[in-house]
Amino acid sequence: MKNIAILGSTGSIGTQTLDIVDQNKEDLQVVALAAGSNITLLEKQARKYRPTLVAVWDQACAKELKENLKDTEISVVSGMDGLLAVATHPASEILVTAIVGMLGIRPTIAAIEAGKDIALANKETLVTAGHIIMPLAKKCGVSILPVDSEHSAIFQSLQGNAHNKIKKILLTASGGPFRGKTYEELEHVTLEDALKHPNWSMGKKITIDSATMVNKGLEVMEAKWLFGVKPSQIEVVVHPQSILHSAVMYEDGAVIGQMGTPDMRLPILYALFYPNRRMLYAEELDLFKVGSLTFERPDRETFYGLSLAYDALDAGGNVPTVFNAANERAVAKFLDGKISFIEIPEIIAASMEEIYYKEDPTLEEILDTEAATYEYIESRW
Ligand SMILES: NC(=O)C1=CN([C@@H]2O[C@H](COP(=O)(O)OP(=O)(O)OC[C@H]3O[C@@H](n4cnc5c(N)ncnc54)[C@H](OP(=O)(O)O)[C@@H]3O)[C@@H](O)[C@H]2O)C=CC1
Ligand SMILES: CC(=O)[C@@H](O)[C@H](O)COP(=O)(O)O
Ligand SMILES: [Mn+2]
Repeated sequence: MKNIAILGSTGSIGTQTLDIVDQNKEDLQVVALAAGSNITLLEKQARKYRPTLVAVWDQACAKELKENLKDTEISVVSGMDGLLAVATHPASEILVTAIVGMLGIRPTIAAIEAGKDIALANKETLVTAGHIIMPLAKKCGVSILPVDSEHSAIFQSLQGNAHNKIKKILLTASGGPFRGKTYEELEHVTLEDALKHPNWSMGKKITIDSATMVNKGLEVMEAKWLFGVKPSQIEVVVHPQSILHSAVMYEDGAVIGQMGTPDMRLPILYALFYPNRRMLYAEELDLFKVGSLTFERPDRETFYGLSLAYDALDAGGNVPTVFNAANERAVAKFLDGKISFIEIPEIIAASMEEIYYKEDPTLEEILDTEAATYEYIESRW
């Protein structure tokens, strides 16, 4: 039996993780869950999976849930202390990080320090604090197991092959709902259009990131930290069918990739049971139905958020944090109807110009950079 804790259990990755628990009842036990404010679903999950601890970010919601669960033995906590308690729950062996944004940094670090393996979906944490998290995981002897579909595909493609023989990583991208559009056409797209991802059903923030292709930029940075490759070794390949989830090209020219239906439950299952493979009860890939797989170069001029990510990686220091924080705030504003779609990369670019540079930032300096970026954006947009 493996004990798991989940940060973000009510979201897209969180609920799919619980589906994997349902499919593996004899081998997985949920010991702690955390969510933001959706206490209706969290209460249902708590009653079904019987964790000993649940956390709700919002204090008033936590109070209400505590009252609702008073007929049980389940403890209810709130705020950052709540997330930290879930992340470090004494009985858990692996933490699934399925919350959105760099809010995940502190709980992820705390879990690593407490010796928990990490099934990492929360890419923003590695983008901003990869230089802290990867060495810390090594020091603490814990594994960082990728959940992001492309990184899971790369991880699977690396099994049994020497990492120093990698020529390059072929990081696939769907191209999002606006693939093929001109910049002028992007000026008029709506929130509703941007939320229509062609292949994946995901939370709102990552769906917008896919539409701007900032998601692919974040994934380039994530790949750098997970696989120790140089940015120049990571090539983004637009593959509109989302069947090849990414591949590794080795020095001898062999390209080894992982294919499958667009279903996040496979990477979640692989991370939870690594190095073993388990049965997944899901639709099987039918190559005859897919028919053909196509590949294109990304349009890095129209979707220049992707180019900004490479610039942020080249600049190093706290610049990836500025990139990420600016994107988080810009996407929140776009979701609130306060800015247009094309203002998202504009805000990222302006923030990268404006915010001070800090080499090798500590955790505190990363959080200060986030605050400075937010302050700048609020003063202008
Ligand atoms: N969805 C996908 O297919 C993929 C997602 N990812 C990454 O995984 C992460 C999660 O994405 P996704 O599942 O789509 O996101 P969702 O928006 O669907 O879910 C977010 C989860 O985080 C919770 N949450 C939000 N704010 C807080 C908070 N302050 N404290 C505690 N919990 C909070 C939400 O709770 P509540 O419901 O109460 O708001 C919800 O459970 C992201 O980093 C994303 O980039 C990576 C690859 C694929
Ligand atoms: C499912 C997953 O891993 C997402 O990150 C997905 O890749 C987003 O699609 P894009 O390729 O359009 O960014
Ligand atoms: Mn992905």
